[in-house]
Amino acid sequence: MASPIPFDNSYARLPQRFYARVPPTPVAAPRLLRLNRALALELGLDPDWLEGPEGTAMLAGNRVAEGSEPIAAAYAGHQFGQFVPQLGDGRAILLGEVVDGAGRRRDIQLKGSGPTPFSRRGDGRAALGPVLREYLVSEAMAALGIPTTRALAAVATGERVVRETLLPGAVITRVAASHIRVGTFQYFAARGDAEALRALADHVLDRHYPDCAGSEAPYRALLAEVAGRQADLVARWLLVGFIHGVMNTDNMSVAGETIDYGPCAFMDAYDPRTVFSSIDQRGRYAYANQPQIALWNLTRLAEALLPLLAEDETRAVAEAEAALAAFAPRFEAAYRGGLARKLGLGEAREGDAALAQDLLSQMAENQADFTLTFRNLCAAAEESGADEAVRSLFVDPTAFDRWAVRWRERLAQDGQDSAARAAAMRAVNPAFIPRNHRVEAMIEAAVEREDLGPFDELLAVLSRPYDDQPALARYAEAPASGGVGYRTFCGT
Ligand SMILES: Nc1ncnc2c1ncn2[C@@H]1O[C@H](COP(=O)(O)OP(=O)(O)OP(=O)(O)O)[C@@H](O)[C@H]1O
Repeated sequence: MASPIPFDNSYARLPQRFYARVPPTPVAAPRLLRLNRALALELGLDPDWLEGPEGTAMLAGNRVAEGSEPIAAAYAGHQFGQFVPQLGDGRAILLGEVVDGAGRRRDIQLKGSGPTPFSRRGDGRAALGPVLREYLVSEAMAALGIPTTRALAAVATGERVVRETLLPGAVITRVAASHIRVGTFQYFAARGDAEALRALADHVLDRHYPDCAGSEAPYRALLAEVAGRQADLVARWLLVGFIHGVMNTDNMSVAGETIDYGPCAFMDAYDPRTVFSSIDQRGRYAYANQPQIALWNLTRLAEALLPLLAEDETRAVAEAEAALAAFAPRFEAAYRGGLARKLGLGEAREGDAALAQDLLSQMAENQADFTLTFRNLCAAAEESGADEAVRSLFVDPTAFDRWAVRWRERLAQDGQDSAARAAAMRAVNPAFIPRNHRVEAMIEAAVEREDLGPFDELLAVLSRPYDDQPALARYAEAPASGGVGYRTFCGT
């Protein structure tokens, strides 16, 4: 089939043991549900072609477009702390890479496109609900300015998948800087395949970290930079109340993007111990644990890279430790700096971290909604008459009042124009996040009634998260329950 997609596949240069060549399995009755036209254009693809019969056939996995060399990648991973030597793309197939308008190389991958040699007992398929959730939440994250995989399309398969019940099936087309994970390195390290490790590290240096490639110790620089990007990423998650839910090493991209939107969720009422995933019974991946888990995962990456860091093992460990030391300061700077911006504080001063921490402590004690507290603080920074919208979020509103006195004293030290400050705060404190109750209602409408209206409306609101959208203000509201007790199930 002729295709206007200029595939340019760099992985084809990697040895065959990195992947299995496998085409997607055709589906019974493909129907394009949604195409992300803006993303298609960003990638230099023709959205009209993608929406047409040939494009839809490709996005469903029913036809392999010219230039596409479909593969399923091998990887391993620590899942909830336990090492699994072989995972791999069990229901995802990489169609190929394209170079976008900005010169960045991007993967185009189908998820839910049929079995592969890595499927183990799985069917290789995805259900419509999780596909729409991944589409919506990943696009919301992108609009929030957080590095993430993107969603190019969702296609209904016309087939049912067997989960607890029979559910409509779908395929999502995911776009990523790459799909190389910490677990990809672990796969080869576990097999003692130093040659493959080096080829993979060189590939990642070339693709994602060209600045490190020229350094004196490129693999150490690579590890430090992966750690730095991960530190930035997790700080940004915390600053919007995002809980990834399943931070296994196979779900950590070495490119620093958020990947795998299975059991993720956004916090409503602030509580750092929040866990949403029903499979995370010990709270390993709770909101506040995410930085330390990221570092734990990076330590597993460091272990995998040891043979490349130095011949002598003691020296290799010292090199790894030196590289991992990049994580903590980078995280602290990103998180503290981000909190200061959320509070409208100017140049850092002593006491800023304590001021921010005290607000968070009061929010936790008073079950204040995370997103609304910070958003409503923007107006309060402009005029104290707007305090009511913040204080009313606290079980004990006087807890906010006491804190606000200290906050205003601190703001006065900056001497910044209050309208400019409020505008700057609105640019970092979103009004709209994908609220769990809205996401669930959207999925229910799509699955039970084939109604994608709520999906479209929610996606439109979330594409402008920092703008006040008065007509759609209901999407900013917290659920009546405060979100307590909400549980997600692993995306299937
Ligand atoms: N229905 C399925 N059929 C086959 N393999 C599956 C299925 N569901 C999950 N897997 C595999 O189980 C492993 C863990 O699944 P997990 O839910 O973390 O990943 P995923 O959502 O399928 O993919 P990704 O991490 O690429 O977003 C992966 O190797 C995945 O390919």
